[in-house]
Amino acid sequence: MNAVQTVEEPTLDTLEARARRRTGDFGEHALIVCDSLVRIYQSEGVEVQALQGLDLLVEDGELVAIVGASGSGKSTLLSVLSGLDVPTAGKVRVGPWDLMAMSSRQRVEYRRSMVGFVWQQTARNVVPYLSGTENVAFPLALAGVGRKTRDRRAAELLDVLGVGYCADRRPGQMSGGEQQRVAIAVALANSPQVLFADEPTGELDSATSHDVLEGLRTVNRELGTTVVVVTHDPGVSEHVQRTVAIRDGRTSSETVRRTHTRDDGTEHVVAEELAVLDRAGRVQLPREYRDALNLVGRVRLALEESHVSLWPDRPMPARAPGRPAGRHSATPTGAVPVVPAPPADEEADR
Ligand SMILES: Nc1ncnc2c1ncn2[C@@H]1O[C@H](COP(=O)(O)OP(=O)(O)OP(=O)(O)O)[C@@H](O)[C@H]1O
Repeated sequence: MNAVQTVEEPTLDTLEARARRRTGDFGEHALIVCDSLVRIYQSEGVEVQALQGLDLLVEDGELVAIVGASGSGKSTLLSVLSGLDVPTAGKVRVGPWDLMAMSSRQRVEYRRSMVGFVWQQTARNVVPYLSGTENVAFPLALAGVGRKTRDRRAAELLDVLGVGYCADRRPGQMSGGEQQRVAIAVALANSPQVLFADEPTGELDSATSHDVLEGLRTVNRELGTTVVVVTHDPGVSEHVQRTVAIRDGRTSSETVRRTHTRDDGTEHVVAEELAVLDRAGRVQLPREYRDALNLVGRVRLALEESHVSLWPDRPMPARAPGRPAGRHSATPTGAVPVVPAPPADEEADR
């Protein structure tokens, strides 16, 4: 005898609960997605972990700066995003392009149509024996664009970057800053959706750097190009909406600039640095915090009403101020609290 199976229709409540549970892919709406990126270099038998599970999302139309100490992994990240290097593990997508799964032909197409580059060394960006106009027109000619259109687009781009007067000059007749602004125009010739700039102000003084960073801001604002700029330049955060700091191959903090309107209607910009919680729940503590409290190895965590506290793992006197509080005190593994909660009156004093 066949067993009769009854298939129940899901109720509206079940369907709603199921829809709420569906979370989607990490960064599915972002233009650039780096998901747990790892890049390990092997050099003379020694392993260097340049990227150690880096997460980064960039939205379409954003202007983002990547900063970090020398050796933190900035250039490695940019090499991966620009399609020059392939990560060891993780996921990386730019627009519709899955950078882990591209053939070499697709890689060439990606670099030609989706992204533009500006490098630190001006000689890598512009051809010394071509004029400003000819430099910008060159990638257009390679793409088969007609003469008239090439010249018009070159003139427009040089104007947008404030270097229209360099149209007939060769790079040797331009300043370093002018060369870099022409380089931005060259990188934008084929209308890429994303512009990557690696230390574009590295060889410039601060006044000229300002002009180049303003050039990036202008193309972001006026042409809608998404811009990711890697830099050591401490002044960069004035020019961008978001500054992402990388430490030891991971994103560690972000500085976000927001415009606030005062009661009298005037506007002011507030920049706030926030730590980044990665997808595994990890936060990097700044070195100065670790040094100040001699935080090494194990630490105690406590979940408070509105925040999480962190203490060194040292025996604490019974009435020491600032010890882990509250009923939620726990080790990072969620084990039983080591230190009992202080009395309520002591808690109120803190
Ligand atoms: N081709 C390579 N072979 C071996 N190790 C490498 C290679 N490229 C980079 N590294 C190492 O990877 C780490 C990250 O380097 P990366 O160049 O990405 O850092 P960075 O933040 O761009 O530094 P800088 O600001 O000095 O350019 C460093 O320890 C570096 O020595």
